[in-house]
Amino acid sequence: MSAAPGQRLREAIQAEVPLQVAGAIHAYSAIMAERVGFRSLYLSGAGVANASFGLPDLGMTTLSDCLEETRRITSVTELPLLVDVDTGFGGAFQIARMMKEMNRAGAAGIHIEDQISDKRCGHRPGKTIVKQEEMVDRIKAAADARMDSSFVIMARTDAIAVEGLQAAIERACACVEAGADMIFPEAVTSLDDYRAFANAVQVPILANMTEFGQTPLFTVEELGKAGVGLALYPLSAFRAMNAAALNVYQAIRSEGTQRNVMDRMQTRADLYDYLNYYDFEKKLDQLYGFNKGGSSDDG
Ligand SMILES: C[C@](O)(C(=O)O)[C@H](CC(=O)O)C(=O)O
Ligand SMILES: [Mg+2]
Repeated sequence: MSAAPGQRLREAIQAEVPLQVAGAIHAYSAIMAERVGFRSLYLSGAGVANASFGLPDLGMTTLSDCLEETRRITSVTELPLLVDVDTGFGGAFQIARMMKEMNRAGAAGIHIEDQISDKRCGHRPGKTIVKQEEMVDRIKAAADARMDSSFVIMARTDAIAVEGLQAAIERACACVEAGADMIFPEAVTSLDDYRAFANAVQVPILANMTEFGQTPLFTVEELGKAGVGLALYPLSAFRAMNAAALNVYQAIRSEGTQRNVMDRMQTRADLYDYLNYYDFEKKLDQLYGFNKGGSSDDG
């Protein structure tokens, strides 16, 4: 039997420095990311809200919404999955429920942040954070509810933009004290600031390489030298899919055909390859015989 998902995430962090964590907004993306060679995956809270519900990333999704996507991804890949659970979806008992359900759903770990429940994207202005004690309570509640000791609790702090670097580092240290295994400093603006976090907390830290935000797009080499343990690309593929999809919709609508945008599309053969479609079809033939329903002429 393979190791617990949390253990696999911890091993991946040892094996690859910094560990590249690929955002997969749904199960099929997870399959492609795995095939490309990533060793770990991420389910973005913004991704669940935007892609699955057509909603902005403003704390409008629930634990159930995230669990459903988590289960879909963990059912198609063995790669460890880190899940964004926003602010934990409630108080201590709700955080405990979240921990248990995420463990059951096959997640390797979660990150929980210190914004108020009316949260915003970490790269937007106007964020409000809870007091340090309240954030520490969230981490305590999560640690207390842990079902598997390897399950990763990552504390995200949005405090840099609100209270400054030193206060954010202090918070991060308090979270580690309370049981956080890793730290996600949000909206960091320089490699020196990552270095300062890494030196202070002495646990793996995650760098969020989300595009069009506050953080420059540092390379893995740069991040590695700054002491970063995980490099996250939460929505990169999603943004690319959206641009391609929009382009295709516009072309079909304006040109009356998709002929000029075929090069933007994954072919049927590639799609089926990633899905192992042919193996499934072969199985069907073995079970029930080829063309059991009659000739294709029957419709
Ligand atoms: C990482 C993040 O929390 C997410 O939900 O993916 C977002 C990403 C983004 O909006 O670009 C965040 O950084 O708040
Ligand atoms: Mg998020």
